[in-house]
Amino acid sequence: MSATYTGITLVVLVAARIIYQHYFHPLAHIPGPFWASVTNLHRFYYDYIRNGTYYRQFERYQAKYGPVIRISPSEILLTDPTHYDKLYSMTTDFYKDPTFYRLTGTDDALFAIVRNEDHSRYRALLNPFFSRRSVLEQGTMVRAKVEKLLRRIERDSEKGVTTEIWAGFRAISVDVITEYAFGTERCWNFLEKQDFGIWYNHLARTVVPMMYVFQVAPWLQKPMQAMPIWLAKVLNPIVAGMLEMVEVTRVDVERVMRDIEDGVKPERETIFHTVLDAEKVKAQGMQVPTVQHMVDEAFGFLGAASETAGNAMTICAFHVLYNPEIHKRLRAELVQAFPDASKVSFMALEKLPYLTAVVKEGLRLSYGVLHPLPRVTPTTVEFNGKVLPKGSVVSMTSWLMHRNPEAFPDPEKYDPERWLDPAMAFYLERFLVPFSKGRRICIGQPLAMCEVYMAIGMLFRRFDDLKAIDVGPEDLVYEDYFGAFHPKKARKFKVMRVGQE
Ligand code: HEM
Repeated sequence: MSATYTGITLVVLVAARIIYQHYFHPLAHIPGPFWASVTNLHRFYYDYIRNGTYYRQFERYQAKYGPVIRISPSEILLTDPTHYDKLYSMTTDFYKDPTFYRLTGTDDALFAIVRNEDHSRYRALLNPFFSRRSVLEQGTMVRAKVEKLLRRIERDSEKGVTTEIWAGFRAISVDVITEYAFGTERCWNFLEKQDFGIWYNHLARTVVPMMYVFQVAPWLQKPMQAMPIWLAKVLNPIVAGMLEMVEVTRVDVERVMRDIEDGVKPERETIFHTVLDAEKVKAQGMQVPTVQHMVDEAFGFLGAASETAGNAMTICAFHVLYNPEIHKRLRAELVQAFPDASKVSFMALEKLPYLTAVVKEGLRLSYGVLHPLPRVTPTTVEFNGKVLPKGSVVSMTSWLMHRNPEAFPDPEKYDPERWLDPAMAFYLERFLVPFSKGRRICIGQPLAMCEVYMAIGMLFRRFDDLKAIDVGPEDLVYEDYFGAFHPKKARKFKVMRVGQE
């Protein structure tokens, strides 16, 4: 009898919840799919069960529901590009949605700080470390990493084997960020590994989807992250993988902190030396960070830097090789600009109009972070005639910005031509948001741009006989786990010099 009552009570409670969410919730007036309005399980279905494909529903939703869409019980997706500068500007009062960013498990990291005031203080400390000027000083380091990949392609092609260039590009981004941020002696040197250290990519794509599990079952997050590694290994290899990743990083951070305590002067200051400089930190009115904070930070930087830059290089290089006319034109520009291939430099590459168009179009189709970036509204706001109460969560996505048909007709087409007319390029820039914009714009943008220009410029200046082997555009679609990953079963982007076939 009591089981029956419990059952009935549960059904009534669930029904009441559904009715409330759909008809009486403060966002009930915003159109969107029925199930999205009543439960997070709707997005979980696409995000987790259907392998990170929620973003692929957005164009359909936009056509059906208009520019303001309720994509989960508490989140509104905006599709009108004119709103981008309201959410993501330097002066905006919109702030990162804590419910979402805490799912990353790196609460103290720059990436996840919620309050704009706290973020501005901390970011001011880090900005000089990642400034364009600092990046230019590290141009030789980036060149050396790219050079390693080019030599590897040469060696592989001489042996008649293909090079997994998609993994090589990721190795560039991991080696660059670990050396840039943690110091020369702590570079992970993935470019020297036969498999380009691809375990990191595998681990990341196994671990990050856990965010979506935590989104529907937040009570799981703390116990899972606090679990000892031995127990995690027994219970769940995915969680064990995540914890191992944190431990690897902790060992690195502790080593640097010991060096600082022992007064060991590094060849070059690391991000930890910057953030642990007690005087500077206190001048910003902040506390000197703890080991855990530094681990979060390192973890955040690695995560933010690796797949994003790897994807950008992959998409650019693939499309150049896939389009012989583009390849020919790019190569001609590079040969003319650098008669001596060893003289390629970032500053000179940036000035080349066709390469710049190739890079911009690559950034457009690599999307950066295509997951909607959620922000909380600081006051009551109105978008396209829909009023949202203070404290609502709104988001926009590069997926829709970069495919806006008014700006980019035939948006799937890789077409550097779009960017060649300066006036047109100026107009298109406002839709191009791979790094987001405003106060939370990617701090690594100058470093990432240096990597992409150097990798693409050096690759196509060096080789005129490179070919993509057994891969097509259908293999380079994305699964969105807040980082974008190519499907596990897709063919991988490999190259070989055809002169050597
Ligand atoms: C092509 C490569 C890259 C792309 C497309 C990219 C994209 C982005 C985007 C869209 C954001 C905003 C995320 C949000 O609002 O939630 C972001 C933030 C961030 N990125 Fe990148 N990123 C790239 C490379 C890098 C690199 C190389 C680093 C390392 C230095 C980095 C570190 C960060 C950090 C720390 C943040 C948080 C900034 C803040 O909140 O102040 N990213 N990135």
